[in-house]
Amino acid sequence: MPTPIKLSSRNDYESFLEKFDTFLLDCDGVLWHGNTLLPGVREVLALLRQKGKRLIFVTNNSAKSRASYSLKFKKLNIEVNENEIFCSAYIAAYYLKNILKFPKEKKIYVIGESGITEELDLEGIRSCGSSEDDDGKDFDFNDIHPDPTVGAVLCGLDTRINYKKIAKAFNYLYSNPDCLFLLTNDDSTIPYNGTLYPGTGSLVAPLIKSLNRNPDAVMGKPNKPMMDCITNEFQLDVERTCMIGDRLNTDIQFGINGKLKTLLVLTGISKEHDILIKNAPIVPDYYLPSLGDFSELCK
Ligand SMILES: O=C(O)[C@H](O)[C@H](O)COP(=O)(O)O
Ligand SMILES: [Mg+2]
Repeated sequence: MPTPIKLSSRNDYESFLEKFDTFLLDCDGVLWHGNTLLPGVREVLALLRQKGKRLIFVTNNSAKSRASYSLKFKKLNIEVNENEIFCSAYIAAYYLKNILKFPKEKKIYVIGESGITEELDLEGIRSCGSSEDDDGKDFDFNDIHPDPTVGAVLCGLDTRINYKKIAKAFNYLYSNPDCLFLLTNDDSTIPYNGTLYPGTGSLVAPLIKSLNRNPDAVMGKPNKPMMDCITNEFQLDVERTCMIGDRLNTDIQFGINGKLKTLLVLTGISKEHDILIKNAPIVPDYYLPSLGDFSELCK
C-alpha cells in the first residue's frame, strides 16, 4: 500500500490543485460540522471556482434534499447549483425510480427526515412513516397497522428515532420477505461540534440485529449507486478527478472504487494514525489537516 503524501506547503497546495479539473467534496467533516462552516472553507471553494475547477458535493447525510442543501449553502454565502449536490436522499430516490423501477402503486416506509420524503415526492414515489411516527405518545403494539401497499423500507439519519419507527419497519420486513430493506448510508458515526454521535448505520443496527438480515442495498459512499448517479449526470476524467473526504471507509474507499485520486482531511472522522499505521486497510493518495489549509493560496 503506497504511503500517503502529506500536503504541507504552498508549493504542495499549488501543484496538487494543478493535477485536477474536478473535485468531489464530502460535506460533514470536510466543509462543516452541522451548520458551522470549518475555517477557510468559504475562501477555498471560491479559489477553486476562480481556478475553473468543477465542484461536485457528495454527502451521505440524508436529512436534507438537494434543494435544502443548496439553501444551506446559500445561507453560508456559498453559491452552489442544486445539480452539483449529490446527497444520499437524492440517490435513494434516483435508484428507486431508475434502477429498481419501483412500482408506482407501491409505497416506501421511511425512517428518516424531510430530505428523504422530499426527494421521493419529486420522483413521484409514495411514502409513509418519517415524521408521521414522531409522536411522543406511549407506544402501543396495537397501534401498528401495516399499510399493505408498502414494498420497501428506506432508512436514513433520523434524529427523532423511536421504538415505534423501528417496530413498524421491523414488521414490514419480518412479515414480507419481499419487502426491500434499503439504507441511504451506513456511516457508524456523524462528526458534530468536534466530537462524534451515532450515525445512520448505528440507528439501523436494531433492525439488522432483530431481523438477522443485512440491507439489500446501501445508496451512499462507498457504494455504487452514488457513483452511478454522479456519472449519469457528469462525465468524469478519473485521472483529473479527486475525491476529498474525512472518512476512510466511505469517502476514500468511494474514491478508490471509482479509480479517482483521493485526499483525506483530518477535520472529521479519520485521523493521521489511521493511515500511518502498518498495513492500514484504506490509505488516501494525499492528506492534510484541513481543506481550509488551501486558503494559504488566497493570501
Ligand atoms: O450518519 C450519517 O448520516 C453520516 O455520518 C453523515 O451524515 C455523513 O455525511 P457526509 O460526511 O457524507 O457529508
Ligand atoms: Mg464526512
